[in-house]
Amino acid sequence: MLNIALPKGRLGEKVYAMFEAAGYECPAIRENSRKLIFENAEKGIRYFWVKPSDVSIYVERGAADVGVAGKDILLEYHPDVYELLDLNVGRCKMAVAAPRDFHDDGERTLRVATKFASIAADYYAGMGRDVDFIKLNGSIELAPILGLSDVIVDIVETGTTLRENNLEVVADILPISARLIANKASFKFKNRQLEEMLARMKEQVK
Ligand SMILES: Nc1ncnc2c1ncn2[C@@H]1O[C@H](COP(=O)(O)OP(=O)(O)OP(=O)(O)O)[C@@H](O)[C@H]1O
Ligand SMILES: O=P(O)(O)OC[C@H]1O[C@H](OP(=O)(O)OP(=O)(O)O)[C@H](O)[C@@H]1O
Repeated sequence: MLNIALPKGRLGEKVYAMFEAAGYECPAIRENSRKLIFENAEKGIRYFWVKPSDVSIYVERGAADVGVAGKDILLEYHPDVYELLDLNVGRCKMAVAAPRDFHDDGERTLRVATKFASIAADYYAGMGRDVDFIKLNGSIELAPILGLSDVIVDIVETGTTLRENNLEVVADILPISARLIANKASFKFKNRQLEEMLARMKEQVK
């Protein structure tokens, strides 16, 4: 049995559609329900829905053999997993954004609000700048509007959230997309199944 951790939310449906097209279907998953686990015994697969930022924890600890996580999560938490494939969905970028009228004198301590404290720290590390990181869990765009921070480090996809809150990108940090990841022991002991899954998933990447 292969255990697959799928990210709930905006990535979930796209990612499941790729597994389905690759021959790993489990029709019950498309029924509207609150169930979290779905099995196709004939295909030898079991899916479960996990909070996106938890997928890599399930995979690292072997509760899932494979899963799908955004590159943002992999860079932020550095889970000890194999990154097998860029699925080229969930594309967005990590960027620094600020109010349209923000002027940085380059000298004061810069207050940076973010959900991604480690990515933000890596980005500012080489700049010889005093930075005060403020870790938030959502609605990051509020921080500079309310004077909690000067800038934010956050995900930008369409740019709508920034635009509608009078913010703009001041620097791009990294492109982001969803990655197929695998548990290291599973990759060794279920190698044949995982290599086959990898080959079939590669065919689904557009
Ligand atoms: N507009 C976007 N906002 C956030 N993430 C996006 C966006 N577009 C693509 N992604 C990707 O989708 C992944 C999952 O994002 P989603 O917003 O569904 O989860 P989340 O609510 O941030 O996660 P969690 O609840 O675990 O903190 C992100 O890690 C990122 O790689
Ligand atoms: O460029 P856009 O297409 O507007 O997308 C970017 C927005 O989407 C995400 O927030 P999310 O909806 O996950 O809510 P959150 O505030 O809880 O993080 C992200 O943190 C941005 O706020």
